[in-house]
Amino acid sequence: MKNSELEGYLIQALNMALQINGETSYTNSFDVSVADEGFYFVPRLPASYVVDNELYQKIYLISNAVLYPDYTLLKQTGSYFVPLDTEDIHVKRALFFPWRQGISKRLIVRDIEKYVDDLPLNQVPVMENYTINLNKVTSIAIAGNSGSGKSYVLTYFLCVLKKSSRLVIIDPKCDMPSRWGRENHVKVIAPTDNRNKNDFVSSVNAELSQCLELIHQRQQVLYDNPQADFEHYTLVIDEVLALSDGVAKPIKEAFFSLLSQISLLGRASKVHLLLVSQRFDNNAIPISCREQLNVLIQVGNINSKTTQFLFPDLSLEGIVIPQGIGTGLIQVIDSEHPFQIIPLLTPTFNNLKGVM
Ligand SMILES: Nc1ncnc2c1ncn2[C@@H]1O[C@H](COP(=O)(O)OP(=O)(O)OP(=O)(O)O)[C@@H](O)[C@H]1O
Repeated sequence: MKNSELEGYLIQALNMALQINGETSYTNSFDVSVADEGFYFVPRLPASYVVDNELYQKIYLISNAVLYPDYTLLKQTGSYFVPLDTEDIHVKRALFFPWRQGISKRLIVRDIEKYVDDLPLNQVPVMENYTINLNKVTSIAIAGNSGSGKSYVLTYFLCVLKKSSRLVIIDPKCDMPSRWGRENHVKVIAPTDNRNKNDFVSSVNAELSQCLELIHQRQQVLYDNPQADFEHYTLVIDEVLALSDGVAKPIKEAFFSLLSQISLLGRASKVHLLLVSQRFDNNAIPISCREQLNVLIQVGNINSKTTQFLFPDLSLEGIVIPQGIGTGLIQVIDSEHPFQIIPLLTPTFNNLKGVM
C-alpha cells in the first residue's frame, strides 16, 4: 500500500470511529501523515476537542486494529507529542504513533545446533526480524507461571548464548538447565541430597562472589585500558524465587546484595545475569536488580496481575497478545530497539536429546 493510500485509510477509520464533537477531516479538524517509522495525527488547533492522553489512546486503539497485521503500533504510556516544521501555528504539532512493520513472528528452528553454528557472534535472535545484541544488554529476566514455557525459552537462550558467552548455571530444581549443562559441559550448581537449603544458597552466594570478583578484576583492566574487550560471562539462575524464599535472613541478604552489585556493575565488564522466575516481586530479587533488567520477558498468561512486576506501567488495552503456547510480551531496553513492549512468540526448535 502506498503512503497516500494508507493515509486515506487511516483518515477514513478515524473519521468514522473517533467521535470528537463531530469534528472530522471533512471539517478540516485533523489530518494524518504517514512516515516510515510511524504516522502523525495532526490536529488543526484550536479545536473543540482536547488533545490529551485520552485522545492519544483512542487513536491508538482505532489505528492499531485497522493496521493489524501489516503494522504493529508501539504502545506508549502517555501521549507522544512532536513539533512539526511549519510556520503555521494551527498545525505546528502532531501526535506521533510509532510502529513496526508486520506483527511479531515466531522463529522456527529445525536444527538448533546448526542454527547456532551459523549465527554471528553476540547475536541472539528472539523472533523473525527481532534480534538482541549481547553487547547492548546486561540483565535478562524471564517470568511466567508454571507450564507457560519458561524452561523451553531458557533452553533456547542457553543454546544461543553458549556461542558468545561463558555460562554458569544455578539450578535449584536440578531440572532441565542441569541436564543441558551436563550435555554441554557447562558448570552447574544444583542442590545435592545431603545439603539443606541454607547450605545450597550459601554455595550460590560463593559463586556470585566469584562473579563479583571477576567484575572487579575487569574494572581494574578497564581503568588502565578503557578499550579492553572481554569474553561475555553469563550467570544463569533458574527459579530465583525458589532460591530466595525461605532461607535464613543473613543468607538471603547476602544473596540480594550480591545480585544487586552484579547487576549494577556488570555492564561495562560484560557480566550478565539471566534470571528466570515465576514472578519478579520484591521477594524474588532486590528492587535495584529489577531496575537494571534490560531484557524483560513475560510468557504465558498476560494480565495486569502477571505483568505488575516487570511492566508496572503497562496498560494492556489494545495490545494484541498472540494466543497459544510460548507467547507473551517482551521489552528490550537498549539503543537499538524501540523501548516499547511488544508481543512475543518464543522460538520453536527441535528436541534436544538427553535434555528435554
Ligand atoms: N515456543 C515453543 N514452541 C513449542 N513448544 C513450546 C514452546 N514454548 C513452550 N512449549 C511447550 O510448552 C510446554 C511447557 O513449557 P515449559 O516446560 O517450558 O514450561 P515452564 O514454564 O518451564 O513450566 P514449569 O515451571 O512447570 O517447568 C512444554 O511441553 C514445551 O515443549
